[in-house]
Amino acid sequence: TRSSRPQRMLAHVKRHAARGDPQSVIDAIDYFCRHKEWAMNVGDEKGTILDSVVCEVSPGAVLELGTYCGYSTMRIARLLAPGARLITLEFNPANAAVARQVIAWAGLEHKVQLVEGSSGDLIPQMREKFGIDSFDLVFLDHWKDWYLPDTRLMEELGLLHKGSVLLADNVICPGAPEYLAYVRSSPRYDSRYFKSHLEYTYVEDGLEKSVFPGASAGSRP
Ligand SMILES: O=C(NC/C=C/[C@H]1O[C@@H](Sc2ccncc2)[C@H](O)[C@@H]1O)c1cc([N+](=O)[O-])cc(O)c1O
Ligand SMILES: [Mg+2]
Repeated sequence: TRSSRPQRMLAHVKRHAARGDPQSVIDAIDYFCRHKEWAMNVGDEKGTILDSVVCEVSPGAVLELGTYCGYSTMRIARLLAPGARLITLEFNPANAAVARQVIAWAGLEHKVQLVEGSSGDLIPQMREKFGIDSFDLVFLDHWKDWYLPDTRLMEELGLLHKGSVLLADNVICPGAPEYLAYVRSSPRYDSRYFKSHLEYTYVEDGLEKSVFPGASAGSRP
């Protein structure tokens, strides 16, 4: 049967990127998406904003919702300090299979734990299964209408601490209006929009960075 776009992307990486060189894998994917086939990676422009937030937070524990082909997984993992960990959740086994190979080609598999399944099922297992107490940074890039319910779930499970940062892709295109309204209106978050463009296009999109000031915030009368 015909190959999938993620499989063609992986083939391009294996042909053009150097093993163990994350930047060359990132560049190869950006080239493929800009000049051959568009795909929904966060991309190079928004990727630079993602990089700057990762460096600012210098997280010990990161959660990524929506691995897809592992592009943003690599962007985050390549910047992590020794011992820091990134857990990334992917629902689609075919996407997960491609992402594992992309991450391995970049030589970043020792920093990344890719877990197959849905965020709704896996987030409640973070403590018992992965020994995670809370996340310093969460990158939301999965189904857009899941951003809000998953954020509420992380709040309720105490997986966010004072200063935890949520970074959400696509808050303009395709859009996550309920999530945006929540983080921008809730006294629980200090939220800021980083205006950019939809990956590999001139369409507006951006990332929303929301800092969780602590469970007590917003509950005061
Ligand atoms: O739809 C978009 N992203 C949804 C991403 C979904 C990815 O995450 C899981 S879903 C899942 C993973 C984990 N847990 C539950 C569900 C899917 O298998 C896919 O790998 C999107 C669309 C556009 N666009 O322009 O149309 C641009 C973007 O940047 C996007 O991110
Ligand atoms: Mg996205």
